Amino acid sequence: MENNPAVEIPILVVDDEESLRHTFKIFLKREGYGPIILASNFEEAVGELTTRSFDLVISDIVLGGNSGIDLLKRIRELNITCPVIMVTGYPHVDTASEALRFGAFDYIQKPVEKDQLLKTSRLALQQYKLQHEKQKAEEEKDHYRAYLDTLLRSVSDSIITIDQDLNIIKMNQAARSFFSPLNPAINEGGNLSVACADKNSCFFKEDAEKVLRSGIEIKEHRIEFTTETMDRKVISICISPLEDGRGSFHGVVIVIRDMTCLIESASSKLRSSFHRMIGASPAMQTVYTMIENVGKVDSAVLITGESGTGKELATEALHLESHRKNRPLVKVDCTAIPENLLESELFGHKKGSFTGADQDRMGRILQADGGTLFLDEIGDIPPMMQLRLLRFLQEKTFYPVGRDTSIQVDVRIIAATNVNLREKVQQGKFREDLYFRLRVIDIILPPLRERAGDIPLLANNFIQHYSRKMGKPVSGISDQAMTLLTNYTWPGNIRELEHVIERSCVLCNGSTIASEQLPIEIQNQTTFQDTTTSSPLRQGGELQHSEKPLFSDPFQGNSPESRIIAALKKSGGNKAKAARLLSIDRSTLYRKLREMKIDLSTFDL
Ligand SMILES: Nc1ncnc2c1ncn2[C@@H]1O[C@H](COP(=O)(O)OP(=O)(O)OP(=O)(O)O)[C@@H](O)[C@H]1O
Repeated sequence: MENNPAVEIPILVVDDEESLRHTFKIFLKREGYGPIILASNFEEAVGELTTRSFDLVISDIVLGGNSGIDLLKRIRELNITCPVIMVTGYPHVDTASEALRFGAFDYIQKPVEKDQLLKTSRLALQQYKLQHEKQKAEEEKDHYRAYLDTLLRSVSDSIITIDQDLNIIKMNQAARSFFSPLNPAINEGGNLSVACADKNSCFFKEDAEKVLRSGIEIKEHRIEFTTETMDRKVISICISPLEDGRGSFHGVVIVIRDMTCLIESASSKLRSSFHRMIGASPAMQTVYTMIENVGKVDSAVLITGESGTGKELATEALHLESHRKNRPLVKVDCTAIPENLLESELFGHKKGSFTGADQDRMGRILQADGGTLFLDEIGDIPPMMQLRLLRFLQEKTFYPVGRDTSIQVDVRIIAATNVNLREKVQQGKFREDLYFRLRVIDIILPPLRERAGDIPLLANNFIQHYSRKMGKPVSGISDQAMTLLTNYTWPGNIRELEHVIERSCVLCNGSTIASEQLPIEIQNQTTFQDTTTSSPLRQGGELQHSEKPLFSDPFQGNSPESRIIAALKKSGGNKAKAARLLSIDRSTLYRKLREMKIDLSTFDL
């Protein structure tokens, strides 16, 4: 055998005859083996064996006080695996053959012939090399298996391999943890057909069978299912044919990702505020997530909710969440603009198109180009305007009053209403086609009574705001006063709460708002309750809320009409102030004025 001189093949020769040791050394060296280490007795040999490693040991059977068998035994005790060739002369042939039983590779008889020595050495070394390589391959395999196991363990996705008969071959730790509470029969050694006899946790079985039949991978199949404990899960499944590297396919590998965690973690990111909106209740979390998602698209949005629930704040948040945030957000309170001016207000007009149009006017829609147009109180717009608005929504173009050329704009429409628009549609008071155009996406703001848990958060925020604004040292509220606020039903919602806190801050001379600084209705908890705990809708399609004044009402007992007039007189004709005195919002006041046909010019304000 040609040996590579760069590769060492260390051999230990043990013999008490010096000449023999040297002869062996010469023969072996010439053959390309080496280094050849010589030892003259048992002790020397053991010394060498414990200090370095050998590929072969050639030892005389007679070694002074010890025998070659003793050396063989010691070699095995030392866990040395290299082959040992015994050299023996008459009368020790039997002993040498016995050595084979102790694991010697072979023995050669004296007088040793060179060829015999080299041939036996070569065979021993070859076998040792093969053994060595096999062991190395085994070690590599173990190493690879451990690496793969670690890899599978570290993956949070569930991984399952099954064979063509649906036998479960292997599952990683994530798969075991995922399935053990759902269906313990889905386990290594089990069979899917048996495990899935009547379980809905086998949502992947059909897909697996499909891939087994077709050999075609299934990617990211997303499904929902409900566990026996009624938990809803959202799962993404990938199934690939399991190939053996030589082109044959003998099973599938299933990777299951539990998306529920992602959904939960997104929703578990509880927020106590979002843009200018405050609230940590689950209802508000839904609103925040909705606004975040809807902000990204350009679809029309209809925001509904009782008066004072934050429709305008939600609109601002929507605008800020959109790509339009650096463009204008134009707000139009449809009830605040007289019917005959609404068209020109929205679409603009050409100079001279009607009496008083003494110059061209850019409408609100054009002002909002590239941005957002907020149409508040949309439920109250007259039929003619409903039609014009519908055309604009359909065509994205409009004609300013008195112009016969159209203008194209890129505007996102957000409409809001505190009336039940669907009911108005049923009553024939609002166009159905416009309703559906506006309500591509709807966001419903919950009334404060449905999220009473948010009251302390809101109240404390308003206290901070108003104490700063008024320069007063009010820093909190007593437990008793907070309980009164929490138990109250808030027909005017957050606007009403804000006014209560503002008023309390005015009345508070210390650092803490106490019960007696709250309006009498809240202290007594008698007003509003009956009207607000019933259905949220009132006859005529308006969302129900009490219109009784929030504070000790200076106009109490009067007819609605005279209360409004009294409030307007008190506020010197300032409608915003009058609305505050009456604890109604400005748009409700405008609506009432219209409904009651109150002409302010006939009063001495
Ligand atoms: N979530 C909230 N966090 C803090 N303040 C709020 C919130 N919602 C509303 N407000 C406050 O309440 C008042 C009324 O809010 P907003 O005008 O947005 O309500 P609205 O639903 O549009 O009312 P309306 O229907 O009467 O026009 C505002 O002063 C606003 O700042």
